[in-house]
Amino acid sequence: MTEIIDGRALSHKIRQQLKQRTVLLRARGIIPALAVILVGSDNASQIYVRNKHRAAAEIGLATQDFKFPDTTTEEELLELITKLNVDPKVHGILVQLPLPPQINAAKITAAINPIKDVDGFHPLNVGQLFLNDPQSLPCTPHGIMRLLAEHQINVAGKHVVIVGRSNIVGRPMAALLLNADATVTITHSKTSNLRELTQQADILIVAIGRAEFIKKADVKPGVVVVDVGMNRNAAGKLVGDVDFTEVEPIATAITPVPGGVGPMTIAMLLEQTVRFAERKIGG
Ligand SMILES: NC(=O)C1=CN([C@@H]2O[C@H](COP(=O)(O)OP(=O)(O)OC[C@H]3O[C@@H](n4cnc5c(N)ncnc54)[C@H](OP(=O)(O)O)[C@@H]3O)[C@@H](O)[C@H]2O)C=CC1
Ligand SMILES: Nc1nc(=O)c2c([nH]1)NC[C@@H]1CN(c3ccc(C(=O)N[C@@H](CCC(=O)O)C(=O)O)cc3)C=[N+]21
Repeated sequence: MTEIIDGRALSHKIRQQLKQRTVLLRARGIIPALAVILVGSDNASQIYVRNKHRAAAEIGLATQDFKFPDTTTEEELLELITKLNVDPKVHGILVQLPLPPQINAAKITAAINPIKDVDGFHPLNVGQLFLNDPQSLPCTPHGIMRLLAEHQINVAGKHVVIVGRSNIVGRPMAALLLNADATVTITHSKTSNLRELTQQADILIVAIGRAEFIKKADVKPGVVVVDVGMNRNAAGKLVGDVDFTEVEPIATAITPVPGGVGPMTIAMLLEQTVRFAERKIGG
């Protein structure tokens, strides 16, 4: 029987633990707070913003929302970030990606105070992650590592193939796995022999944003599949980058969409914000 890796269940468990930590913080007069900056109307970002607000409120974490239109300038965003960087009431800052084309995302990311960078996207945090000394962990890859650990899926010595090399998922995922002693192959849209590589994976992690792209013939029987994709299919249904119906029967374990990686991203974001708030009291 294929194991369905339940991200909702683990996310729920983690959020229960976080609730207790926020109670302790509040007793010391600290309200853990996350600032979220959303520019424009990206679909996946909207799902993310909606879900994380609900989850934050439940655990007693405060959120401040800053919504900007598509036409916003880089200067306007930088001005807000500069304020939030020094606001003692704000422990975490997150700028939703993607940003509109007139805004240089790398410049915005680099402007965030690294000690408040809950996404782990600042170049300093990226560098420390790659040097195996992480100070801020990127939420989606971190959530995937926790899911695998919870399900006793050991990555050490395994061949993990990642499809996608984005700064949000693919690249930091590779770094975390390498830090955990996996053998990592990173593939992308220019990879010439993609299927040949995915078929070799003991663990396959897919983050490309193409609805049901990975088929049965792309994987070896017994594979563990992690599906990061968040797409709408022709019928408007939320589906992953993996054709679940085809692949699930031959996998040892697989994450569903929804209910797999998505809820874990949110749990890791909340956990990191709480950790940053605790740092202020040396806890
Ligand atoms: N569940 C969650 O928590 C999260 C879900 N997501 C979802 O995951 C998906 C990926 O997101 P993100 O990483 O930001 O995406 P990006 O669009 O930033 O990157 C996509 C990556 O996939 C590669 N790619 C695209 N098409 C192919 C192909 N046909 N074959 C091989 N590689 C391909 C691209 O290659 P190249 O570099 O060559 O262009 C690129 O590296 C999206 O559906 C997004 O909504 C994202 C973040 C969190
Ligand atoms: N700076 C930044 N950091 C991000 O981590 C980031 C981002 N920008 N931009 C957009 C992507 C996308 N993303 C999601 C996270 C959770 C769900 C999520 O909760 N998914 C639920 C969906 C449930 C539903 O609403 O049906 C699930 O999979 O079960 C979705 C998408 C984070 N991203």
